[in-house]
Amino acid sequence: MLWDYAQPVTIRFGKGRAMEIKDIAEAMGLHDGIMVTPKFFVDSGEAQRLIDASDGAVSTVFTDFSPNPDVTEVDACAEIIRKNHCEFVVAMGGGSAMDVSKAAASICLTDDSIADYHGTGKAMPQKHLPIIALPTTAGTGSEVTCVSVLTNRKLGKKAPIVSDGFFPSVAIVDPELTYSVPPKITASTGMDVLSQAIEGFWSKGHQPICDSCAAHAAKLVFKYLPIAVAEPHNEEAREKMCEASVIAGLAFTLPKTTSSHACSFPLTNIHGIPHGEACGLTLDYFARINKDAQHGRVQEFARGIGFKDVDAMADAIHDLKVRIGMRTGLKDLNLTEEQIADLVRISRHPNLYNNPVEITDDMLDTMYHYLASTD
Ligand SMILES: NC(=O)c1ccc[n+]([C@@H]2O[C@H](COP(=O)([O-])OP(=O)(O)OC[C@H]3O[C@@H](n4cnc5c(N)ncnc54)[C@H](O)[C@@H]3O)[C@@H](O)[C@H]2O)c1
Ligand SMILES: [Fe+2]
Repeated sequence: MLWDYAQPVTIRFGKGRAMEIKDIAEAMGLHDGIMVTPKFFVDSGEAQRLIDASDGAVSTVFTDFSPNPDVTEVDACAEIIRKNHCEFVVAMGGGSAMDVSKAAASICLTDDSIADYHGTGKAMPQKHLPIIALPTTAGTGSEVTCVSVLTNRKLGKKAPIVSDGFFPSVAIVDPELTYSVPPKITASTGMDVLSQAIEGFWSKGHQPICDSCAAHAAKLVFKYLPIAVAEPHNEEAREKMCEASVIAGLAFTLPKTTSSHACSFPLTNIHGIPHGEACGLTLDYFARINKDAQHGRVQEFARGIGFKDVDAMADAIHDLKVRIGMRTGLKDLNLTEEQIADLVRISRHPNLYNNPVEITDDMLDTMYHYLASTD
C-alpha cells in the first residue's frame, strides 16, 4: 500500500489560548488582520475581547454571512479585505466562518468571483492570505482541512472546493469558545465529528495515520457528546469534544468523506437540516451497508472502539441520535415521490464515489423511502 501524509497546520490546543492571536501575528510579521466571525460573537463581546488582546493586529470585522455560506458572501468578504488592505484573516466561528474565510483569503488576491470555482472544476489560485482559525463549534474540523464548503443559492448547489491554499497557518483550538454553543447545535456539530471520523476511516482514500485519528475521535464522541449536550458547562466534555473535532478533521482531510456527507448536501440544501444532523441521519444506515467492506477493516474499527461488531456500532449511533435529540427519520417532512427522486439524484455527489461499497441509485432510493417512513 502506498500512502502520503502531510499536515501543514500548526495546532495550538487548550483553554485560554484564543488570547495568542497577537503572538502569532507578531511571529509571522502580520498586520491589519480581519476577523470573520458570526454576529453572535460581536453581540456577546467575545470578538472585541480578542481584538483588544490582539493589540492592534486585528482591526476589521466581517459578520455578513450565514450558516451554509453563499458564494456572494465570500465575494463580499473578499471585497472588504481588498478595501481595507488586510494582510491576514482570523476565522473565528463554526465551519461557516472558517469556510468563508478560506475562500475569501484566496479570492481577494484576484478579480474573480468564487462562483467561477464552485462546482466548476476550475483550480483555485494558490496565492492566499494567511489564516488563523479559531473553531467555536466541535465541529467541522475545518481549522485543519483544505476544504471550503459553499452554497450557490441562485443555482441551488452546495459543494466543497478543495485547495491546498485553504489550509490555515495556525489553528487555535480553545474549548472555552464552545461553552456558549446551545445543546441543539452541540448535538448536530458533534454528529458531524462522528461522521467525519467514521467516513474518513472507511473512505477509499484511507491511510494508517488518519485511521488512528478516526478511531480516537469516534471513541471520544460516543463518550463525551451526550455529556456536552446535557451539560453545556461541563468543561471536560467540551474539551474532549474539541479534541475529537480537530482530530476527526485530521482523519478525513486527506481520505475525504463519503456517502453520508454526499447525502447531507441535498438534505441541508433542500430541506434545511443542519449539516451535522444531516450527516448523522444516514451514518448508521451506511455503516450497515459498509460493514463487510475492505476485508473486514470496518468490523475491526468497530471492535477497536469498543463494540462487538459494526451492527452494534450502528445501533449505538442510532441510540446516540435519540439521546441527543437528533432526527432518525424524515417522516415529518411528508416527502413526495418527486422529492425522494430529487434526493437520490442530488446525492450522486463526488463524495459518494469514496464509499467503500458502490452505492447505486436503487440503494439510495431504498434508503430514502425507508427514512421517509421512519420517525
Ligand atoms: N471545511 C470543512 O472541512 C467542513 C467540514 C464539515 C462541514 N463543513 C461546513 O461547515 C458548515 C457547518 O459548520 P458548523 O456546523 O460549525 O456550523 P455554523 O458555523 O454554520 O454555525 C451554526 C450556528 O452556530 C452558531 N455558533 C457557532 N459557534 C457558536 C458558539 N460558540 N456559541 C453560540 N453559537 C455559535 C453560528 O453563529 C451559527 O448560527 C456547513 O456549511 C458545512 O457544510 C465544512
Ligand atoms: Fe462535515
